[in-house]
Amino acid sequence: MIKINGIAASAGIAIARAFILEHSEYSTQQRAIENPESEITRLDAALDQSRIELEAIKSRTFKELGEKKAEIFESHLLILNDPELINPIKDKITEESVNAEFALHEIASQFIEMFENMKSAYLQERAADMRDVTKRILKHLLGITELSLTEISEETIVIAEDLTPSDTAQLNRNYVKGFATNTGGRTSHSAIMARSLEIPAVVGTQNITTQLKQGDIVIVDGLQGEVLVNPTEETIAEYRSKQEQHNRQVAEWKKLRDQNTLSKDGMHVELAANIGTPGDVIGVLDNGGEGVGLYRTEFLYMGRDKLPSEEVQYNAYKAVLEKMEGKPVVVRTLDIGGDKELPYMDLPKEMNPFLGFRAIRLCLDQQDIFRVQLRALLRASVYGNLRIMFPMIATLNEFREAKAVLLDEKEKLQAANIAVSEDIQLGIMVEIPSTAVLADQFAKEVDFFSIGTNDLIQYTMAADRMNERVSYLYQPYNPAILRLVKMVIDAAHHEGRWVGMCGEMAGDATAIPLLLGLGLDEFSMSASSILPARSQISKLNASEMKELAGKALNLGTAEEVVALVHAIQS
Ligand SMILES: C=C(OP(=O)(O)O)C(=O)O
Ligand SMILES: [Mg+2]
Repeated sequence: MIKINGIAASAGIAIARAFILEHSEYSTQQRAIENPESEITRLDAALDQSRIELEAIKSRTFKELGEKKAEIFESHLLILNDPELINPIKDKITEESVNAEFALHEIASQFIEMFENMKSAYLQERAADMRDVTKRILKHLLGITELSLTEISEETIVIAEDLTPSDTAQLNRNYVKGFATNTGGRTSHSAIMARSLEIPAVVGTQNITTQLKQGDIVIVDGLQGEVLVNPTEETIAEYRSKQEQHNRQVAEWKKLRDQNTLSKDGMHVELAANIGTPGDVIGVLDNGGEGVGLYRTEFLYMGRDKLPSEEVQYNAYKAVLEKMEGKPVVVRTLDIGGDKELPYMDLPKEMNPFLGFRAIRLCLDQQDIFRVQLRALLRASVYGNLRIMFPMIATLNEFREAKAVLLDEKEKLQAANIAVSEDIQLGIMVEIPSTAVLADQFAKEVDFFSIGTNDLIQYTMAADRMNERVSYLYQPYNPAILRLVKMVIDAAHHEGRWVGMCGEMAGDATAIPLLLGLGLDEFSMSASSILPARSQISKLNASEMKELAGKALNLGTAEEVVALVHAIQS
């Protein structure tokens, strides 16, 4: 048996024989042709065949997965019918007497490169769509008939370099039990589709296609991100029982997707998701998220060679707000620094970057950068329920100053007759101990708090969150942390404000009973933790958890707190 590690892209366990999907060679070599007209007829025929095929995939996707998922094929059809793409291909064939495959490849590559260079998430997707459509047309031009995924008629695990959106849409759920690919990440198209099809998947294994043979028995463990090839009977039995257990749980969680999050005794809390890009919203909705509790905007600034323009930012914020359809969206302003560097800003190296010139400190100093983001946010605010949150606030004056900059930009926009929502809540991250301790004063001025335990723990315990050697000190359940959390919640509630938590602790099954007991209003976590958390909360009595939290606050060590929580769970 061999074990291959990858990225857990879609939860669940699948056991079946491997079907290695091999894509044919798509040659686009230049050839001189004598009759451009017949070449154009050949191109038109390939376009017609592609159109028929796409219409069929679109209507099947619509039936099986709904309108939203079918939209991708609508955009493929738009590309296919776009004169801005097709006319230059035909011109090239006529003017240069070249074959259709070559002309198609040349022109499409120019568009793909252009989209890729624009770097916005939306246009990146357009590049992937363009690649997919080009390949489809080429397939017809070259008369390639690949063994189609739709023809699979026995239970299989599809193994591939990668799966395009149309590959994924063709997977027949009755037979394709899971898939594993060489490339891709949790947010790649294939991973997103796998989650909505609810097919267990592991992506990004790098070389799985070379590690097994057609027909090998494979276990895809989409919970751990592992693939086992030719396992023993014993291992298969072990995984069958894990599979049953998982399936039972999923069925239970599923029922909660469109429900409110209520404790056993009827207390409501909100379960929201942390996101990094507009593309992550699909996962939030699929998992019954009641809002976005933290949109980390840093990702918009990373992976590029200059600051994102106001327009790029506006489009991203607007997309998230629109997709969330009026549910609250907490957008955190730029939190750069610490472990998140921006190479193009060329900031001096620091001895202690986590204690240095970062986040709101940088934004208040380099206001031109901050103001661009605030303008983009304010302009986008009319498209949904926007809440703005400042990171790394250490003093009340920082909050006041940041708020003043925001109000200044708002006034300027309104003076220029640009619509801005009047209902934007303004809050702060509580991730620095000074702010937690002074929460009663902050609570008089902010609309909400969101506790960033990832940093709050490192600053309270003086233990670098990135340093393995001091990780034993990184203790979410330490009563010192619980007391800080309590101070923040009590101070907020005293002033009628709400408190969320967007650090990892909010989705932690051991912490959830305590946080419920301490009175946390909103829990923001990775989307895939939402349904398990909702299920857990539905089995807890908030009044009992209050008692539990009270006891935990008076214990001396993190270990004692864990033992206390586990005692009620067993
Ligand atoms: C959510 C937090 O922010 P980040 O992990 O982005 O620092 C936190 O500090 O808890
Ligand atoms: Mg933080």
